[in-house]
Amino acid sequence: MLTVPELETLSKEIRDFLVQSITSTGGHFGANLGVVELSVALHYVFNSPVDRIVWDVGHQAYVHKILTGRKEQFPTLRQFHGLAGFPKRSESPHDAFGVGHASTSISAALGMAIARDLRGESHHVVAVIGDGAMTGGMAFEALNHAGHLKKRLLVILNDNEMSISPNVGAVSHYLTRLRADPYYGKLKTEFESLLKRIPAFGSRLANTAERLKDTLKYAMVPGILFEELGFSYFGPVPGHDVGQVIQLLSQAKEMEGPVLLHVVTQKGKGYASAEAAPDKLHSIGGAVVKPKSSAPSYTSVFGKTLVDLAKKDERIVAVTAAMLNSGLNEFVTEFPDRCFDVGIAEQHAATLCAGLATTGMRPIFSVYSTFLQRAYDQVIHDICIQKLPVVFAIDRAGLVGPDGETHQGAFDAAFLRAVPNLTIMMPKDEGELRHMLYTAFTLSGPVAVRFPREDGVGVPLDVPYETIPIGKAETLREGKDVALLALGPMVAIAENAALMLQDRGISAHVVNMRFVKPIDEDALRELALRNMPMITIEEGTVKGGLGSAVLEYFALQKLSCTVYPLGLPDRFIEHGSRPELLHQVGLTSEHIAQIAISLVEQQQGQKWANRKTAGR
Ligand SMILES: Cc1ncc(C[n+]2csc(CCOP(=O)(O)OP(=O)(O)O)c2C)c(N)n1
Ligand SMILES: CC(=O)[C@@H](O)[C@H](O)COP(=O)(O)O
Ligand SMILES: [Mg+2]
Repeated sequence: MLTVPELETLSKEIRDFLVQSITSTGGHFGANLGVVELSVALHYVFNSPVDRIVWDVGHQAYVHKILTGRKEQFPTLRQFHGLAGFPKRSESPHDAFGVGHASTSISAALGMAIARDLRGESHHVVAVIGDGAMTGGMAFEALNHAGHLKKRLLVILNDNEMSISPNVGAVSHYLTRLRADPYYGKLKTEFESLLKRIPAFGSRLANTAERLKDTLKYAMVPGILFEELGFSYFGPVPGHDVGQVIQLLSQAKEMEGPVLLHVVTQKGKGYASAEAAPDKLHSIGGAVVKPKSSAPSYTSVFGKTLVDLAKKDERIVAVTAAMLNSGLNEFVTEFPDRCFDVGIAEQHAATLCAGLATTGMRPIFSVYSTFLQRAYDQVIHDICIQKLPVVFAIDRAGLVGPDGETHQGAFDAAFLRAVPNLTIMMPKDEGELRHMLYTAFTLSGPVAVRFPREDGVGVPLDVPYETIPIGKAETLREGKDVALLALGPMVAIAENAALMLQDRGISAHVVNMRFVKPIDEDALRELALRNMPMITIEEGTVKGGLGSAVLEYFALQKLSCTVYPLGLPDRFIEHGSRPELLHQVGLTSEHIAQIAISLVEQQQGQKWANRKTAGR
């Protein structure tokens, strides 16, 4: 067993390794520097994988990975076929639960604790959740249930006062008060026994004494919120003092029932610029950064456009679930009273927008595609049934790259397309994104504008807004042999494929589909009548997306034509760079050209066969 000074040395070595390694590969920086001592202490006190350690979000699990035999793989972190950026059950038995999205840890850990007790086993289950993730509704649903069941379960609240941006909300303020509290767990026990000694005589006096006890308890017992939910609260403990953390973890380990240990840490600990600006160094690019494009990112064009539109229309308000970084930093500075960071609470964010929209306001929910998955019922039940004019600005639609399967924006087009009353569009470039956002605010119902985690293509942005006709595609290139029906960033790839096909003597027709819903039925009918084989090209799951929409239309219209639906296959796409992943799934100009050639050859073969049969 290492001594505490030896564990301190180990922590220093790990921190140095993290800095050197993450600045080279890129990855989640501040959160990992903040949990070095906590992770060392956890692995010292608990016996993983027999004891289960469940990380929330999992972006802070690098130290856990290092301590469980994966240090050598760190040069491959978040790269194609390399070490995943989040805990993953298939990667190690020490990764008790796969994760990437916030606020799941207490539910998962409670499930494990229930199973342990049903099976008569005795191991420990520990959930480690950040103060940001603790703002999510799921975390409270799980606390509520755990407090009711009284299962032996340890929840560690890793409180660094930060989500990606500074943490928000009433619970966050409550934690601030707790952090300032001088009381520790043992004092609380002493205090409770003191309360028990307050005598109560006669019914009136007894009532008064009870009320007095309650008042004193609320004023003095630390962590009363968690205590009232059925947890024994310990803390706050200074989270970079490995000796103290070990001591409290060891104490908590011996307790029956649910325990919440409040650990105070600093995001970015030990790296000056990460300590000073933890939001900027939440996640960093590596030393091998891709060459800087001269075009702005879609996210930044979204942010600037929104500020511009909001200057002209004071009904516009912006809502984010803890993702100000997704284009809203400028907006919140310009319009602090019209921007609402609700914490990691996508469901609440969506219904909040619905409420705002009922009053004539024009709310926009800025959300990553993957996190919108959390709010599907709210999209349907609260927004679309009531046809409320909420704009969804869906960032990270399509493959995101290094965050991998938990974060790919693979599904939103498909799951949103199933919902009535919703318009869904995606621009071919950052200029069209401006026009689509402008158009979205002119509509009287719900509308989603999707855009990728990419730089734009470099089109001029200083042009007047245009209204995009709803449900109308844009023909970019006339052709007669094969039609390429593309969406979003796939449009440029399709145009490039058309050039390759031209070199092979094939004339490709290229359409910027613009809309997943409503799709341009007139354009489709015309193409079908021209008897051209078609390829639909989208960076989302083929099942349910644009390709499905096109095929459904032809099937229902009884129009017979050849359609090859190209998009993401029916499996989860792991981490890697966007170009590597696009290549892996066949979303490249070369592959599109190959498919087009074989479709054209098939069609010509068919025509030739038909002619022969007719001539016989
Ligand atoms: C459902 C969901 N929404 C948003 C995010 C994006 N996100 C990742 S980490 C993070 C902040 C988490 O804060 P906290 O739990 O306190 O961890 P810290 O980084 O401070 O250690 C957010 C908002 C997410 N992963 N999941
Ligand atoms: C863990 C998490 O959900 C976020 O930190 C996410 O990794 C950010 O992704 P971007 O780098 O695409 O903003
Ligand atoms: Mg935090």
